[in-house]
Amino acid sequence: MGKKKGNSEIIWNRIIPFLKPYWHLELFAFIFTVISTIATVLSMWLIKYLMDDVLIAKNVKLLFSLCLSFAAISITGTVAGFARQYFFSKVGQNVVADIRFKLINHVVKLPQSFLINVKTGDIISRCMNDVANLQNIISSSLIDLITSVVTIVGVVAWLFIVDWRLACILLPVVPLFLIVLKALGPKVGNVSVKTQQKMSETTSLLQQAVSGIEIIKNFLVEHIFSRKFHNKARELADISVKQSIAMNAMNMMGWFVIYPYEIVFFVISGYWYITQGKPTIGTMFAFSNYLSLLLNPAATLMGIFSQFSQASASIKRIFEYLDHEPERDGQRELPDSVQGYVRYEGVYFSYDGQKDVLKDINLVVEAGHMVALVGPTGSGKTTLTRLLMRLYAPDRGRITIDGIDIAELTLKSLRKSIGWVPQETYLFDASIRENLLYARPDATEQEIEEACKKAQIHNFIMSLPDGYDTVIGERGIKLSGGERQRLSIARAILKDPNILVMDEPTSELDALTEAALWEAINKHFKGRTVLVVAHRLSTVRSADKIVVMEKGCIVEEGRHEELLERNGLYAKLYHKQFEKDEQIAVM
Ligand SMILES: Nc1ncnc2c1ncn2[C@@H]1O[C@H](COP(=O)(O)OP(=O)(O)OP(=O)(O)O)[C@@H](O)[C@H]1O
Repeated sequence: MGKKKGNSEIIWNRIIPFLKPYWHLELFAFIFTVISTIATVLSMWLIKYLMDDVLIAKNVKLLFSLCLSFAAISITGTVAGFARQYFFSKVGQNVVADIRFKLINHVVKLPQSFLINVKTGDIISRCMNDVANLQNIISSSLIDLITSVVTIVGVVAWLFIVDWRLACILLPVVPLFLIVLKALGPKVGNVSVKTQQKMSETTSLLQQAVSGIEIIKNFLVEHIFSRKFHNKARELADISVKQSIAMNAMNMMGWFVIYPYEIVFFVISGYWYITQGKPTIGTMFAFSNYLSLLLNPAATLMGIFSQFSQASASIKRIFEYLDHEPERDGQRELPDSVQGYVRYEGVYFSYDGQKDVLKDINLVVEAGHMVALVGPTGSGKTTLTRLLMRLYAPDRGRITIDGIDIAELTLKSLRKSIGWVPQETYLFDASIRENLLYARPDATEQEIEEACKKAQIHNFIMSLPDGYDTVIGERGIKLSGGERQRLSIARAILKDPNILVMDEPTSELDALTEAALWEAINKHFKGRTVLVVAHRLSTVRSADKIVVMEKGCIVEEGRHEELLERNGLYAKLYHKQFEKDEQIAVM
């Protein structure tokens, strides 16, 4: 087993690459930190002169010069402190923006097989809460850390210069500090990890409750969610209290180390003054002030290390995603002139690595043909189409387009060539126009309208007060299921791909609109490859080939008439539906 890395090591290894681009800002921040520290050390040393050379010697002239020096040093220190703050904040904000951008950018490139196993709320929590934790660490704790280290180093060096004997009394405080840090740091870290987990579970629950609010209301289960929220909020509160206790305990232990030193210092220096007349009273007072100047950064360091424990938990969570391999991309470009000859060769696939959802799929879709996938629910039709878009990769076998294995293709060129109308329409909370433009950002107004006319949705859009500028709510909630489906088809028409994949594209439309829409689809995509999943078999009677699936296997394929003649599963499904349709018509 490798050596377990400490919190600070984890933080620095991960964060330093992000800090590198801003080295010039950090240099400025460091220079101003040094200036402000020197100003503080010098202003305190003036106390020695005030006591020994002004007060005890009753020298008024020197009093005024000392006051002027004090004012000049203080102003320099304050301005330098302000500049230091400015540069550190700039670094912090830039680094956090970079990390957040990288994380969000990476998450969208993660393979579907990874994403289906993580909760949306967890992703949101990592991108927002965990990155915000990091922001605290970089923006404020980093300033404190560097300031504290520079102050400690500066003060200790100065103490050695002015009185090495007194300085030696203070030195053992450093190893004692380290012992406390090492003992308590991991404990605080563990509690911090648990707090972050609870936070993400709560976000996840909230996210689910908001997106499923209609179902929750319909089933009258508000109380169940309310109870779950209550429990989660309690758990979060409990663990947060534990975290706060652990962090305070760590700070307190620091003070336990530090306070005795004040006593030790006064006893020893007082004894030397009485017996040897040295150090001078001014030096003793100045040293006593330096001691408190040392105590503050030392205590701050304690606090910072407990914050580091929390930040390292967040960093681990952020980098758990960043370290996950993105979707594998190929090298070859699928030409724009793709013919659309699609072939599945001995394809096996399973979502969980155990149960095969697709078994030995061998399927040819001739270029320019329309092929319909039909079969009982759960037989693997949607999965078959997902593999073509490389949302998932086959476990065995391969899929080719125009003879090229799609695993070799760049995802961009592959997905550019394929239009997709999914089973569940996803629309963004934006205007209708913006939603359509996702399919082709450079489409003209005329092209947009043309696509919508073909998708039988133009008249409806024009009847809305804001027309194409109507904002349709999250997931298109302000539209009916059929309207959403037609917009989804309009998007596919606008994209104008060489290969079109549709998953029950018209399931929510009335028979008349459905017939008109199919006519438009057939006309627009004539000569292009179309793969359509259909439950309503009447819509795919004219398909060039109908592929019947059952339990992950292709059990029949042929044209409508051939399959009816064969009197197998397709015929059974078709007659069943036909009877149902007739019954509905009679009613
Ligand atoms: N993301 C997923 N993770 C795990 N299993 C899945 C996932 N999606 C689908 N499945 C399972 O894979 C099998 C095939 O599902 P698929 O959606 O391909 O069937 P389908 O024929 O399209 O069904 P339907 O006609 O109901 O849409 C089902 O048993 C389903 O439970």
